[in-house]
Amino acid sequence: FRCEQVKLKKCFANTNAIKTSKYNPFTFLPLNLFEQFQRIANAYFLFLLVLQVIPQISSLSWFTTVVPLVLVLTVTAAKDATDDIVSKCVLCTISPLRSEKWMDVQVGDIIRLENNQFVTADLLLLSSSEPLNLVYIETAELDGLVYFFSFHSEYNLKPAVRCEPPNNRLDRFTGTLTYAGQKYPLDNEKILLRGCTLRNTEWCFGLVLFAGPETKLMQNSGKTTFKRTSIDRLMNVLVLCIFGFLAFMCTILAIGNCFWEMNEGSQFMVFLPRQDGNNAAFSAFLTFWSYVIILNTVVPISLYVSVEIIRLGNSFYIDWDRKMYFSRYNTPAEARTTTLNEELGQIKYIFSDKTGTLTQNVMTFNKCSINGKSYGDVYDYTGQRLEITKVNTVDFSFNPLADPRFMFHDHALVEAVKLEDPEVHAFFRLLALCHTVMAEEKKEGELFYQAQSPDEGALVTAARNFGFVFRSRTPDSVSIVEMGEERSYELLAILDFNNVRKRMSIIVRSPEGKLCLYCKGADTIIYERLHQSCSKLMDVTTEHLNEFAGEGLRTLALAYKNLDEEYFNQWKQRHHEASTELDNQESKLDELYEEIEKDLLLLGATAIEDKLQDGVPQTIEQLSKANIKIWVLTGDKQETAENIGYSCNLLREEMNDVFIVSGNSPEDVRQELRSVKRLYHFSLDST
Ligand SMILES: Nc1ncnc2c1ncn2[C@@H]1O[C@H](COP(=O)(O)OP(=O)(O)OP(=O)(O)O)[C@@H](O)[C@H]1O
Ligand SMILES: [Mg+2]
Repeated sequence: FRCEQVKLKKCFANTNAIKTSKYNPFTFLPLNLFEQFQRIANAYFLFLLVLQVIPQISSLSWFTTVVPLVLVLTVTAAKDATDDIVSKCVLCTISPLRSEKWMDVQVGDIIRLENNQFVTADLLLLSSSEPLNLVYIETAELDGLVYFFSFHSEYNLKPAVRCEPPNNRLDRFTGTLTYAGQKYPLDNEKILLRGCTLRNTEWCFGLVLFAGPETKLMQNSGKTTFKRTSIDRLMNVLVLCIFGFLAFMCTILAIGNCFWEMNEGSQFMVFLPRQDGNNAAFSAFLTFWSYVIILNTVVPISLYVSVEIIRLGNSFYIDWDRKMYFSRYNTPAEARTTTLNEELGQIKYIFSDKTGTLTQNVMTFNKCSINGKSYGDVYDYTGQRLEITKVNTVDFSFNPLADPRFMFHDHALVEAVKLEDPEVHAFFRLLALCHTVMAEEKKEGELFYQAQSPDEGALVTAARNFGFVFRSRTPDSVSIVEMGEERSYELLAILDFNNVRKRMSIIVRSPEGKLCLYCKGADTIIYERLHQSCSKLMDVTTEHLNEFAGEGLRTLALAYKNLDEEYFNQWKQRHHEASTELDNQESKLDELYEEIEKDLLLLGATAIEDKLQDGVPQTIEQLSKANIKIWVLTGDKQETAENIGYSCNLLREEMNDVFIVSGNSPEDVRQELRSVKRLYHFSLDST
């Protein structure tokens, strides 16, 4: 790899420095003091201190106030300082083999990253130590999930890059790279975002595209606002009331003093003469301030400190809580802030993801429907469904490449594969070809799959065991072993998955030279794009799909289509033009995809099980007893989602007023909510 400084026009930002901490050593004292004196009590004691230095008023010596005030300020400052020490510094190498602090990295620099290093800017991947320039990254910081992504990149020469302006969309990137007059499309797959960590990859080189506050991660983090808890607010109100009370008492006492001066003051002078005579009003004024000092103990300065200390202790209890310790990943609960603990008890709403949060994210291929026949349930000779646990698992020993951990119980499917049923073969061929899984073969015959989505991993593994083994891929071919025979398919296009399209397709040329498009995706989406000739098969498959979804399984429909060479070449040309375009790239690609993904022929459907995590139903039950409202987000088919809702106690039998809002525009949704409201006479939150 040649390290050359890239001449890139700097349209956006400059250095990678990001301020994640509030203070630095010089600003700490003034800033922190300023913040602390915004608290009423602290400001009050400062004011008191000023009063105490005036000898006419003061009856107490000044240090009676200074000591507690300084104590309070230091304790709080110490706590703030420890909360603030977070930012770390990572070193990386810049061409030509220079070491720099990551905060000095600039747009256009080429960076070398090493395994387990944190990616500190948005990079265009140039090359890596792995075959095909693959990189594995962990994206836990970005989306809270731990999984591996794979990237490939084929550029390793002086490029010029044009790309979209900085934005906060983590799942999208458009740009072009020009080299030697050739334009290459750049997409999300070739970008490493700040916030991920390099894994299983010795090294990689990347070109900095966005740095510092322009990185997608930083564009996503909103302004940090100072959060106040309701106890804070209550304390402020209480302290204000106490002030009112104090002022009231001092006023009464000052008025009393005024009367006393007028009536008795002159006689008192005999006994303790005063130089400036007796001025009742002025004396009352001074008395007022004296009492402000004398009665200072009414204002509980220690209240704030006590609450802070209680919170600190409380956060230790959270960290130490054994019931919140997850031994499998060795993760205890962690209180990231010490100021908001008590709000935990005030939670009203929980927003949760389904896959991987409620469920284990361990997908198993359970059932399928191929050409109108359902596989997966096992029946005895009288037609009774048998308990899966009582049936022998299928023996895959005919296939030396099978994954030994894969289990399946229905022998009929293996029989169908062995009898060379063409639909069954096409079904598994599709599963082996249409995906974005990467294969690793460390030893001959020992395959490991790295899948971005665990569903795909499960499907490819299923195909592998039934004799359609996905073996390896390059940017323009996919090699599979079909029933023992090695075949390489030329990969012509990947029409990638996103959550709007809800489907993915690939276009391949078989070793015999036939062009074919394979598509898998959500059943509703696939059904809209099927050829009329499969309407009968559609009805049967729909029944199977509903059955699968009724058991809470995640379903996908599979379809294919043979393509005409001439049409495809012309389509491919338009596809290339669209993908190197900067504006409207996405909508143009979508149109092209839409055009080619129609008149498909249905093959069947798959059903994948993702079990609930331990204790989920119990937890949800307890939460709903506490009157906490729970929202769960999922992209599953409606029936599957409802079913899982029932199995995790989110929906319960006694809830007979469950209703579905299926509108796609704000107006539709509002309309539907209104009609439901009329029907059930309940009140909707204004949200
Ligand atoms: N790899 C894939 N290939 C084709 N279609 C897919 C793929 N993954 C999901 N789908 C389809 O797209 C739909 C939306 O999936 P998406 O992954 O966006 O949902 P999600 O929000 O991740 O939901 P969940 O958290 O339940 O997985 C799914 O219901 C499924 O039918
Ligand atoms: Mg998903």
